[in-house]
Amino acid sequence: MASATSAASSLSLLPSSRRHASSSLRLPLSLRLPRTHFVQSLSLHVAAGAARIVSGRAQRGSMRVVAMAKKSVSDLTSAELEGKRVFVRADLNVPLDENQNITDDTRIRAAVPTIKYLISNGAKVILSSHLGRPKGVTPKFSLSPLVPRLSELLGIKVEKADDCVGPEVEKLVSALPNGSVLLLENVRFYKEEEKNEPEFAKKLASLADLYVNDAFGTAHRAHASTEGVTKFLKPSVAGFLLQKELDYLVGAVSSPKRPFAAIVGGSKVSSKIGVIESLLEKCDILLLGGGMIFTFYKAQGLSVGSSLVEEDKLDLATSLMAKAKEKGVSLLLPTDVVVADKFAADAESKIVPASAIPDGWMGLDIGPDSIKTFNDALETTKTVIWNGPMGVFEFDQFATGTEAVAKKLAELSGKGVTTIIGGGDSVAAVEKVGVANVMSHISTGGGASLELLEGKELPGVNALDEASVSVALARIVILVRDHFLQEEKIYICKRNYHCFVIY
Ligand SMILES: Nc1ncnc2c1ncn2[C@@H]1O[C@H](COP(=O)(O)OP(=O)(O)OP(=O)(O)O)[C@@H](O)[C@H]1O
Ligand SMILES: O=C(O)[C@H](O)COP(=O)(O)O
Repeated sequence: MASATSAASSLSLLPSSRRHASSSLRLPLSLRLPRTHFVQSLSLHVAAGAARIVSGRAQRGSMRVVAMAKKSVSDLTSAELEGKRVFVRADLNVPLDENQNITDDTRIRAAVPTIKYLISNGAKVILSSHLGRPKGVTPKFSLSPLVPRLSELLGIKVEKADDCVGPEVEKLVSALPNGSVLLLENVRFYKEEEKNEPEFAKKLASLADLYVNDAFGTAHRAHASTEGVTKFLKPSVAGFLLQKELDYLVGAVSSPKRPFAAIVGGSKVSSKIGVIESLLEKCDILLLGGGMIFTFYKAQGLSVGSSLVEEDKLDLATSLMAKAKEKGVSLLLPTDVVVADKFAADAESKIVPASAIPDGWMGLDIGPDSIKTFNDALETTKTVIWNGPMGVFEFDQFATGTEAVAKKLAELSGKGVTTIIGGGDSVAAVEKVGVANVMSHISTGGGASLELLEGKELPGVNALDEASVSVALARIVILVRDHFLQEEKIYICKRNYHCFVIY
């Protein structure tokens, strides 16, 4: 926690441009709106051509976020919803077992607040989703198995159509009473969905009066039900889940409470290049784990035994380390690793320094010293984002590092640190440890959250209506205010952590 004194003294360590930004740009008191207002209404969405806001670290010229407030379902009044047919695109792409039982209902639960809000305001909800990647009509990808759980969570009987367009569906829609829900069949049973064919989008849109996109997990796809329909339905607005995902993954990351740490793991550096490069522009501390660390070790001339290495990414690893140095980001690599004699759950294992991986052994987890150093570094933070496991957590004996991170983030969440988890495997690890409910935000999007963190635009978001100028301005004022309040509190912790020789 930064005391006033430590904040003041550490401010002197800041580059002059940042000191200037911190001390001379103060918002008038009249613009200091309550934080609760910020939390409730801030919805920042990456959108081309929108207002540019200098965010995060003011000294970084390139560190600008293009942000725009999108119209939200909460901007619609009862009068605008009562009796209206609302096309809701959700991402109900949940895992099913061989008996068609739902094995994880997170995405269904996440879709509930928007649907409840709409039905409680008298709307008729036409609910659409994909499931899997079917090629044509495929019974095992039907949305029928979702109906009982949806009905249970919503507290009403959800009707189900056998198709998603056509006369039978139109008949069902016209019979809907106010406050009801009709679930359409898997929209990907039509190839036109993924091709975003305008005629198909028009058919979907013809079922409804207005559009709500709550499918964050599919917002990186420009499909007929996520992007095409917006050309035919007005208004087209964001649902609560989509809004929350954007608030955390764009809002909290582009204007974080600092110090801001990013933890990136997973198997390969090649699949996380975009995320690492983007986070290097924003974070104060970057912790790396998982299979990718061995490419970094090798790039520094260390022996890595038979660990996973991407030989063609050695130069990239070197340039990422150089970039971290140039940006003043503390890049921490594990100092010790758990090595195994084979890639198997029952492998023989031992802990060795990262600089002494024996020939024939492969690193499958981070070691206890690294866990301690990572925990100490995380202790200083106010915002943490985590993507990718620290080791092969599918094997119990190599799950310790990943579980330690999950537990540490749970502990920090309890102390008011903003903790954001993205990526299927890290979310699975958090759930395995049983701490998912204490994190600030668990993303329902795999590919979508990665693309957002890489700074890419999401077509499903771009297509939505923009918030009115007054709402957008209020949100921008609050963001700027929040940014400068954070800048005032910045203190440098990262110089205290040199977990591994990077500089
Ligand atoms: N040291 C290691 N060697 C080999 N594989 C590893 C190592 N550490 C982690 N992994 C593997 O990395 C995989 C997860 O990587 P990935 O990049 O896909 O993570 P993610 O982004 O959280 O998940 P998703 O891709 O599902 O969103 C896991 O299967 C894990 O076993
Ligand atoms: O599970 C997901 O990531 C989303 O539902 C998107 O699915 P897709 O990768 O098949 O488009």
